[in-house]
Amino acid sequence: MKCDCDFVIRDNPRLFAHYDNCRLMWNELNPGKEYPRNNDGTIKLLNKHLLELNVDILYHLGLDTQNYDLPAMFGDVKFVCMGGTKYRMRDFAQYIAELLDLPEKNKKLVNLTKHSQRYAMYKVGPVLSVSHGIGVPSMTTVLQEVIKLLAYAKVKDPIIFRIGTSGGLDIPPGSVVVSSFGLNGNLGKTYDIPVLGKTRQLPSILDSRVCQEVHSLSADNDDFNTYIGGTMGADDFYIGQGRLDGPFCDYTQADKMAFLNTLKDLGVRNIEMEANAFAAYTRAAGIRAGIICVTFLNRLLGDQVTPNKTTLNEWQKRPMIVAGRYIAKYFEDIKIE
Ligand SMILES: O=P(O)(O)O[C@H]1O[C@H](CO)[C@@H](O)[C@H]1O
Ligand SMILES: O=c1cc[nH]c(=O)[nH]1
Repeated sequence: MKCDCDFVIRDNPRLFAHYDNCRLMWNELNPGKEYPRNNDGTIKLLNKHLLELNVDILYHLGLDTQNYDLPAMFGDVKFVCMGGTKYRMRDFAQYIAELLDLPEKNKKLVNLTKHSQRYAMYKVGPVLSVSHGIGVPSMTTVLQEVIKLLAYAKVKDPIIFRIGTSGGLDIPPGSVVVSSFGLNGNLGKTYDIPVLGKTRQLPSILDSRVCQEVHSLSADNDDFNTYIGGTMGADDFYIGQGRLDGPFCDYTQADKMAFLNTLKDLGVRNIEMEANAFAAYTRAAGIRAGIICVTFLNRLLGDQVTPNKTTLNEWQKRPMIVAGRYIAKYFEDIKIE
């Protein structure tokens, strides 16, 4: 499909010649639905009720539109990276500050959400690093406030990554998976959310171009393999992921294996707890997004996470390295243009 959206010209023409959230593809996939972006690439919040607010309080971020100059604080953001823990996201911010040689590399990083005490958010140059906790409700709560923050700050054409951990399917532990789609626990490529007593199904589609570009940056001398594949976002770590080692379990090992093999046949490479909702909400906001997770175990061989802390900490850095490469390349290419 030929893309005629403005972003082709405005964004990096070499690396990002076309992407799935362009206006043309949006219109095709969402007939009659307003495109959630303005012509200058800023985010259009499709909620007219917000116009009635004198001040919008981003409660979990500890920020608001009255007491903070959000465009001054965040207007230069290009990438948002999210992941489960506060420590990982602080380490990631530090890593990016060093990788991009930013002034923040020599400063103590400040948690910008400290007033709310729920999450952690660090800003290093054009990169925001935000923790989202475990599971869909925790992740979507902060993601929605981040989307509003990006809109209020007038950020143009942002890209959001989730960098996380997961259980792999038939790939060696320590591998990295770049998600091509999100799958829910009922094997549908949607995030299903009850709204006013009725379940809505939001498509869990990720930007295929971001996915392929991230994957293309895997290096021959990496000591891990990087795969592309679907990612199941389960609503639970134990029975929700077909484990046999939770406090409840009324199915057999054979049932579990049949389920995991079905996932494999559907092209799923890993299981975590946010992918389908993350894909659905970034998609609904018209924001390009990608998910990059390391696998801590091969679920076809077991359920317990057995590597020691040092190994797990080392492996957790792999999605940071992969996302960091993409971010660094983006800014290198911008300089050359
Ligand atoms: O490592 P994070 O990013 O938290 O991701 C994975 O780890 C948590 C479960 O241990 C879930 O949130 C799952 O999605
Ligand atoms: O198996 C795993 C490992 C990490 N995180 C998950 O959600 N599942």
